[in-house]
Amino acid sequence: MKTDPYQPNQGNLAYSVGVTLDRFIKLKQSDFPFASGELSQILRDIALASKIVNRETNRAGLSNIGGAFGQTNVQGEEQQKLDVIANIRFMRALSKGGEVCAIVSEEEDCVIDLQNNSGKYVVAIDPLDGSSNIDVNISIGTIFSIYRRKTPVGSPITTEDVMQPGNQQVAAGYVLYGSSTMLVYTTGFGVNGFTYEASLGEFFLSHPSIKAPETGKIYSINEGLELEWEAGVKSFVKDCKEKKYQSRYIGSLVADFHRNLLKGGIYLYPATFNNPSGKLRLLYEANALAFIIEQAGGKASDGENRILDIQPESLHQRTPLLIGSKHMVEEAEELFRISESEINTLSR
Ligand SMILES: O=P(O)(O)OC[C@H]1O[C@](O)(COP(=O)(O)O)[C@@H](O)[C@@H]1O
Ligand SMILES: [Mg+2]
Ligand SMILES: [Mg+2]
Repeated sequence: MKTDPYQPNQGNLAYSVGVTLDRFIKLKQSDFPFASGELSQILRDIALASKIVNRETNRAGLSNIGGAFGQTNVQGEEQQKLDVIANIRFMRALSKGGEVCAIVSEEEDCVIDLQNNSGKYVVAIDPLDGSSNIDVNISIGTIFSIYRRKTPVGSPITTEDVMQPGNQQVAAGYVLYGSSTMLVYTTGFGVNGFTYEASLGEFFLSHPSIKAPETGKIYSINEGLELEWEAGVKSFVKDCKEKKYQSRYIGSLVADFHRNLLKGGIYLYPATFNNPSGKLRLLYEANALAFIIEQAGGKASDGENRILDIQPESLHQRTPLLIGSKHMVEEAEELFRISESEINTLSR
């Protein structure tokens, strides 16, 4: 019998390339004996909203949706029009179905309580990631995390429902609006990638069971911040240069993450003297990508702690992020530790 390289589990229809996202979600629902279809519906809603955002992104240069919106978000960042449009599109899609009771968004100061106490799920979302690249036609993305609420259905949502550590995620993913548009997600049973076929309006399975290479030769970090780096970061980047690794930095987290996930590599946005918590947000950037990289065999930490075990304390809290191939993240953590202890020894 001829083996099909793209069908790792012979006979498992779900994994055959070309299966639509819709069908894949339906087939994979059997992973959850008590599934009632609500999580599947949220994934479909996110896919639908991402198709609309994809359309807006593709024609951003033609219509007047490029450029700044003229307001700043809670982080003091200037919002781009597409940040706001994407936020509206995902809010609408997630509030329509009735499965979601609360949303945390980068573009919203507070938790959006959908006043839908029958909703079982909480969604945290970065509607448009890589905003600084929107107007210059460089890949951008969307990042999402899905949690089951902690308080009983029917009761009002509380902080407990929203401030859950990443290890409580039931699903997470991202959409990459690049040379092709892809949706990559996990529900805790591996990572799968789907490519959008705009003429058919469908996502098709193109990257089944993604595994991150255990090591790689790519490092991604904003070297413009070198003067603000701690000793450990400096020694890690020096080590990468001595090993003649390739420096690749797009400035869109989703795009840098996706490349390193497929090719092997590490993305670092460490603490700096001016930003001791780094730049990236725990609830709607780091947690989702950490769930995916771990499901693909990689690793994610803040230099010391596993990202997924960090207990959130505020909605828009930031965290240093080291994420990618397992061995590369471990090497970076080791160098951070050594530098830290050397500094402590010297300061005694
Ligand atoms: O310009 P910097 O400091 O390198 O930061 C780039 C990082 O900031 C981000 O743009 C932050 O995300 P948003 O665009 O969603 O605010 C990441 O996508 C990217 O990796
Ligand atoms: Mg972002
Ligand atoms: Mg954003």
